[in-house]
Amino acid sequence: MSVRKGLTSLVGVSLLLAVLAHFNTSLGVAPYLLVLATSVLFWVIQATSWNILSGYAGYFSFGQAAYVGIGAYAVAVLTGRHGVSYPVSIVVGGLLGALLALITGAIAFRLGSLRGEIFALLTLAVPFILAAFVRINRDIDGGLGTTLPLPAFPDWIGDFQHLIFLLMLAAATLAVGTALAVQRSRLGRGLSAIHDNEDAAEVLGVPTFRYKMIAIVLSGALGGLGGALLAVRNGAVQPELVFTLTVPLFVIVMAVLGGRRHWAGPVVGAAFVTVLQDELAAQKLDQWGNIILGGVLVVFVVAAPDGLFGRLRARPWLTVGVFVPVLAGLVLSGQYTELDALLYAMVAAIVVAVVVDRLRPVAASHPVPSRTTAAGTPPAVRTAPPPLSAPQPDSGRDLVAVAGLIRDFGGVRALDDVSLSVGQGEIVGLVGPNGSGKTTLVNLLSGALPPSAGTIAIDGRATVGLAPHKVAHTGVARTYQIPKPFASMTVLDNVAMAVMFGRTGASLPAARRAAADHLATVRLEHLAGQLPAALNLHQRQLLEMARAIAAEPVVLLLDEALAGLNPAEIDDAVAVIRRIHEGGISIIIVEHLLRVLNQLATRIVVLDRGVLIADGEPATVLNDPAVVRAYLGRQRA
Ligand SMILES: Nc1ncnc2c1ncn2[C@@H]1O[C@H](COP(=O)(O)OP(=O)(O)OP(=O)(O)O)[C@@H](O)[C@H]1O
Repeated sequence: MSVRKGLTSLVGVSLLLAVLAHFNTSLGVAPYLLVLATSVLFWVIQATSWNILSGYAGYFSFGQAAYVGIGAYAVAVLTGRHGVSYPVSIVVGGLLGALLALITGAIAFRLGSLRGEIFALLTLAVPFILAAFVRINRDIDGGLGTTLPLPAFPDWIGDFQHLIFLLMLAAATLAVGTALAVQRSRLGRGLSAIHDNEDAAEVLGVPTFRYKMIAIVLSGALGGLGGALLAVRNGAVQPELVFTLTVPLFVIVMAVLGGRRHWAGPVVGAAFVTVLQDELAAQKLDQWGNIILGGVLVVFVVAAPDGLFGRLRARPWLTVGVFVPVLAGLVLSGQYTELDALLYAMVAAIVVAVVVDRLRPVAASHPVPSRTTAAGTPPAVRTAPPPLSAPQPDSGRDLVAVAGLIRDFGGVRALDDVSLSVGQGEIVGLVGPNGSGKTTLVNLLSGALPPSAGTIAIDGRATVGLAPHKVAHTGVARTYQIPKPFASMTVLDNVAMAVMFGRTGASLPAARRAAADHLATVRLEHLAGQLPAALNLHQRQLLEMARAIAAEPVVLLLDEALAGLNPAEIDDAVAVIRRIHEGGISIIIVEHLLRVLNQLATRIVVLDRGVLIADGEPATVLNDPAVVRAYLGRQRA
């Protein structure tokens, strides 16, 4: 479904809900269900807001309470204490959430490049600091929290409960619509790549910093907006009620339970957890209620670790076919409240979907390009493009020009005054003993690390100081010694990502078509629909190469792409490297196997303890006494 169709359907559903809510009394719907629905919508906003950064990009945040709190306090202070109109203070609440997220993101992503648990801890600190700030500065809320006046609203809305329902519904529609649009956009694909492997995403051309900043700001704005509406709903604000840890804990549970990689996951999770919690509260089970809540969540998370939504979506008719009859049956029996019936119908649909999925898993339906046969089946006739005549080295044009390169790590000088150039059509073998600086040089050339001194130019453009994704756009691509595929994407989409974010850029459908050709070049087309986990090491290395050439580089850096392969696989990989070279790409290959370099390289460069000690024809270099002493001697020993 296109983004436009998705948004249209979403708005349609929201309008239907608005109409149903408006006529709830005439339809015989109990008023408390409107209150419950308003709660569900609040949590939909929060879980969806959290998911845009934390679910899509994998940056787990505990900072949701900060957005809720700042949004709520904006309304409490502006409207409650200074008489500013509600519409203005609600908008300010959203903007302050965005501003707070911007500051948090700038600190976490720019200054520290914080990831994982350190990022989570940073975000955990923010609501604590804000809550303490409010308590210390008693002028903000008068010291005891602030109450809010009842908002004025047109008569046709009905009562306050209908007003707040409509406001929450509008904000939830905005939040879910944003999450839907992000997920299906270029931004969403980039966030997904960041989730799977941020370093690989950046060197393929994804502007990771910018994308994370956009995601966190959207998250903050929506969280702040929801917090502002919470203040309107509650009519009062206190630090311990809005800056509470309950908010992030609930949104995490909701998003994880529902599923983090799809916009609908947090919606499903928020609806289920809120209804379950309300039912348990209604049963007055006291602490047992929490134990049951926790137990049910554990069971479902273990049964469907990638989220309930995926299971429900795999069999939509089964889900609806269980939910609707159970709900109708229980309501019509007259023995259950609507809340009981709703909860039991939800549980029944989920249990059936999960159990059926465990008994008969649906085969993963990954897109397969038109030129391949079914996923996993090697084509009878291989369709690799015919080899071109090998490009001849052209010493007149430097694709890589490195001068005076130095890189220090603390006290270790990994590269010491290295100067090197690579011309068009060359395959340069980069050799040297362990720790001689080969990978460091690859990291510097690809922009993954900045040099301590010296200059680098790729295809005539200076790259020192550029972000790695900009370096990629100058025409350099790399592979990793240990492959770094995007685990959640098919083999085809791994390669399509490189086309989308590469030098020329493309839409996803066009990128998938181009990716199929690149897979054919490395002869992986029969695995296009598989996930990387299904590939062996050799195939993963080939996938790395396909992804690298999909970025349309002028120079390809292969970092020990043959490590760990058996002799037959090495021969196969050598043939692929030749084919890539014949396609017009110059290559720098880091390799310990001299027999391979003898076959492939037009030139060999030797590093020893960070110093370039030889550079020339393979036969000459490999017989150079200094090289034999530094490298070959040690290898033979
Ligand atoms: N990120 C880092 N932090 C600290 N020291 C580093 C870092 N990366 C490399 N080094 C050091 O720089 C030197 C060169 O390492 P590098 O990995 O570039 O060598 P290499 O030739 O690729 O080795 P190998 O063949 O074992 O992969 C080593 O002394 C290494 O310990």
